Amino acid sequence: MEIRPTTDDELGVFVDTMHAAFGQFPETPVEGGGLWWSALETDRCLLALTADGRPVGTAAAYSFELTLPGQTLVPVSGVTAVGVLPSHRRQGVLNAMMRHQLAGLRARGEALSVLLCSEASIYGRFGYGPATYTQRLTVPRHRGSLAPPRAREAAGAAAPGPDNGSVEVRRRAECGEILEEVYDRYRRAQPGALSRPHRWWALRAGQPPISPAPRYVAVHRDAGGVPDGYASYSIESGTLTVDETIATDAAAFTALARFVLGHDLVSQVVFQHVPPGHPLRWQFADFRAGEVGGDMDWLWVRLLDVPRALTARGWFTDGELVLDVDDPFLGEHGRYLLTVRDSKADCVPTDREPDLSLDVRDLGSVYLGGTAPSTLVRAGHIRAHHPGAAALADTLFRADRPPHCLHWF
Ligand SMILES: CC(=O)SCCNC(=O)CCNC(=O)[C@H](O)C(C)(C)COP(=O)(O)OP(=O)(O)OC[C@H]1O[C@@H](n2cnc3c(N)ncnc32)[C@H](O)[C@@H]1OP(=O)(O)O
Repeated sequence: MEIRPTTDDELGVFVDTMHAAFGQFPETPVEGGGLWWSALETDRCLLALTADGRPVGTAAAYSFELTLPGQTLVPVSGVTAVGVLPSHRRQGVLNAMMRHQLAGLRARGEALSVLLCSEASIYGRFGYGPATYTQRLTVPRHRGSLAPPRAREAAGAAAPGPDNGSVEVRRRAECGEILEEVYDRYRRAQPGALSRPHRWWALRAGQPPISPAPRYVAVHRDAGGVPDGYASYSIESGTLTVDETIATDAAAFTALARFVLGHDLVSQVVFQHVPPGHPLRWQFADFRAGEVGGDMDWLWVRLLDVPRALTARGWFTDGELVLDVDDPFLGEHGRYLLTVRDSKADCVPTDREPDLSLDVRDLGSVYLGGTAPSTLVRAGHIRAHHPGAAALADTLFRADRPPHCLHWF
């Protein structure tokens, strides 16, 4: 078995092999782009070939930036297009590709890699853990009115007034630059969010609102006329489905939610990709107006360099924690003293007694602050060595805001 990068001439072979592994046929190119795989970076596509040169497996990576708690941006590889021909499965091809790929990602100097799973049972063994989550909120329009905010700016003062901005409806095809610019501002402040490189927008690769699939877009502008949010949506059989609501602040999100919930000739509104715990549920006058569905994992995280990954993110509570980390797939083990002072972390090897012992996949799950370490202690995956260890870890790993990712790749 040989595993090697795809050459420019072989991109068609890569695409065909990957589609065969997924049991699909490549789409026919259309004018205006829109092929989901067209943003693949050829030199980051791996082919697995048999001894006689037949391609049987594929794995690729995109070059993204990930926003960490504390709004630090780090380069990450977004692993994608992983597939093995049905005729060659369960013979270790994926195992060999993952080993090859992880070594390559480390050689690039990256401290983390990320992916979205087709099946949640595949990637834990390779050190990836679910780190962000997503939900769908379905709201019958007649129950979707928002309550006036109760907070007052100062004692006795009136509650904040109505939105001073404006909403304009555009067609997706007319406002690509606005979407790209607003998305970029949003993702830089949102832990767990990934960059969408310009190439994705230009090629219209991926899912709406990037792809040329017909969509209306409600663009929100602030009082000064500057776009600060958008909701990309379609209406079918009385259901208005919002692919994504992107807002650079809470006021813009609320204004966009109010706009779609007030749309005529619509019986219900479906908000895709709402992070668990989003304030929208609290804004409904009727707390039960939103029915939660489609609750699932989204971004999976793998640490490639534990000290560098831990020191890269922001921290919000001072403290010390000794982590004993096992990486069974790479056959590695390390014990680290994590010290947080004044929002900065230091992470060095230690032989002190550990507070927590954990697998690198579980460190991936807690890393962005979207999964409490104590949950994995109670699940029996993380071992807490003394009674206060889980609570201490919960406090330390908490993020400035819940991580969320809605980029599909
Ligand atoms: C990020 C992404 O691209 S997600 C997309 C993943 N791809 C797909 O879902 C496409 C369809 N499936 C496939 O192409 C293949 O079945 C793959 C890629 C999932 C697995 O490839 P294989 O070459 O069969 O895997 P390989 O033989 O190396 O198995 C490695 C280990 O994973 C396990 N494994 C493989 N596939 C699965 C699965 N679908 N569910 C659970 N375990 C699995 C194997 O049992 C094996 O476990 P072990 O190490 O304990 O023995």
